[in-house]
Amino acid sequence: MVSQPEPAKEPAVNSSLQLMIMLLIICIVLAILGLNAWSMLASYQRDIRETEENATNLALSLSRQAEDTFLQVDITLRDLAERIENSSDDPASLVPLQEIMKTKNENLPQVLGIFFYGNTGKWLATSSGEANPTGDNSDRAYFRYHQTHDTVEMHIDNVVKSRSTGQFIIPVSRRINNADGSFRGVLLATVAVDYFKQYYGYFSLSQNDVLSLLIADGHVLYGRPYMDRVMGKDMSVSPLFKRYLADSTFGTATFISALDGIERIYGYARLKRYPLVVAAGYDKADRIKQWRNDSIGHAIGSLMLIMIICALGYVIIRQVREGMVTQYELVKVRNQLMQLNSNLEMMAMIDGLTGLSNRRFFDLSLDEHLRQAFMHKRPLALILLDVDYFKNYNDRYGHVAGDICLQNVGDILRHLPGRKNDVVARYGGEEFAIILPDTDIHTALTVAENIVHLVRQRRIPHESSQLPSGVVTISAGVFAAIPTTADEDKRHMIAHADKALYLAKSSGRDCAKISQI
Ligand SMILES: Nc1nc2c(ncn2[C@@H]2O[C@H](COP(=O)(O)OP(=O)(O)OP(=O)(O)O)[C@@H](O)[C@H]2O)c(=O)[nH]1
Repeated sequence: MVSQPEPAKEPAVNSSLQLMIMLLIICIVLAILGLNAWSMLASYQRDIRETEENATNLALSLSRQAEDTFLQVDITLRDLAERIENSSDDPASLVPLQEIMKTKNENLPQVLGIFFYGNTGKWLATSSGEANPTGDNSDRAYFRYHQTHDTVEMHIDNVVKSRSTGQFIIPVSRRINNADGSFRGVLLATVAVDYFKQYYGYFSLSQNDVLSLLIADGHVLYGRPYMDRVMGKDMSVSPLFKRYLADSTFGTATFISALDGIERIYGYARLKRYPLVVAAGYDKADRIKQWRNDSIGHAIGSLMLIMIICALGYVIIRQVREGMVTQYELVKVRNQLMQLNSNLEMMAMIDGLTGLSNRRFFDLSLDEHLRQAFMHKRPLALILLDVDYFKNYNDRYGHVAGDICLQNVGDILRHLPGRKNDVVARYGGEEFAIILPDTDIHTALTVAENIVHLVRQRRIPHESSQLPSGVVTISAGVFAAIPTTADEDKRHMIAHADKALYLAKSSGRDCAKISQI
């Protein structure tokens, strides 16, 4: 069957591609942000860890230095104490001792002076050789300590101002006993606070970083940089003493200093031999600032990358959108052309005067129906119709009226109660043709006779007709057959129908006749 072309559907603008590109860009941006955040967090944790390690290492190194410093003093005092305890109470015996004290003092840069006080606090011998005859050190804390404590181990006391030099000193002392173990006096070495000040000054630290040397009971011997504020201060309430030193001899801890309210990352170490503690604290905010400064370049780079990706994404989405709009326009134009083409094809298939299918459509349809009938072994019928005495009609009423007459006949044929697959066409001039698929000769004859009857019934006046009715009539030739070959000759079928039409004409017109094979 010849079918009319269907109009193409308009394609919907497909936005899923844009959505996918946008999703891809969002994923990339999120991945960059995530990686960046992860890398910044990792570098922050690494920096903090490194600071903790540095603080611990520094504290351990300072504890080693303090240990060595006091060990030298300890050995010296032990040696001198032995000498004193082996000497008599005779003041003359102290003269060579003073010489030895002097020599030993010269070999100890951290020691300002060495002193021997009697059991009343009186000055008996000094490394400088100038014993103050009226001097009395019995009020000093270290003196009172030894008075009341039997131990002969070295004692380190709180920082005091030296009575001989006016400098801040760390008193390092030993108890001297008589042969019977009673208190004979105190041997003292004054360690210069400046010695530690100088040594701790070698380290390059930022403004709020601290280094401290403390007695294990929490009293500060030296603290950089707040020497005046912290010297001698009791820091035993600090988390360092309360919590951390209670659990370990060295390590790291982060807490807010009770002294200045600054949070620091501390490294701490307790000395092995002496009741001393060293702490090194790095200002945490300063380290975070350094980390931020290091990370900012990285963050700016990532931000620029994100901006470039977004810009590229925008350009791609725009191009895709433009491409799709162009494609949409092209499809639209194509559809319009197809519609136009379809209309033209329709026009090429329709007879302009009657609105019925034209001869071209009839030919194509007959070919198709013959193929179908052969395939299904079903009969196919053809009716040819011809207006009787139409030349006379034209002559009598004119060609315009003749056209109207043909339109009226066409109208009758168009409104026949036929089937969907029936083809009614204007065959040419005043001739019409009807293809009836799956129809035998008898049924086709009945259809033809009905048409003849309908035209007559319309009672279109035809005074020039040779028939007595005086109205327009038609004659019909009918043929039907089951095609025997795939290419059943179309002309053979038309010839038979035409023969039947001739028979109808010659039989007096206004009737339908069949042609038998
Ligand atoms: N008005 C009009 N006349 C047409 C048209 N096509 C063919 N004709 C005329 O139809 C007439 C056909 O005449 P004939 O073939 O002699 O047949 P007839 O006069 O109908 O006689 P029979 O067929 O023997 O009954 C001719 O005069 C054609 O000019 C058309 O489209 N319009």
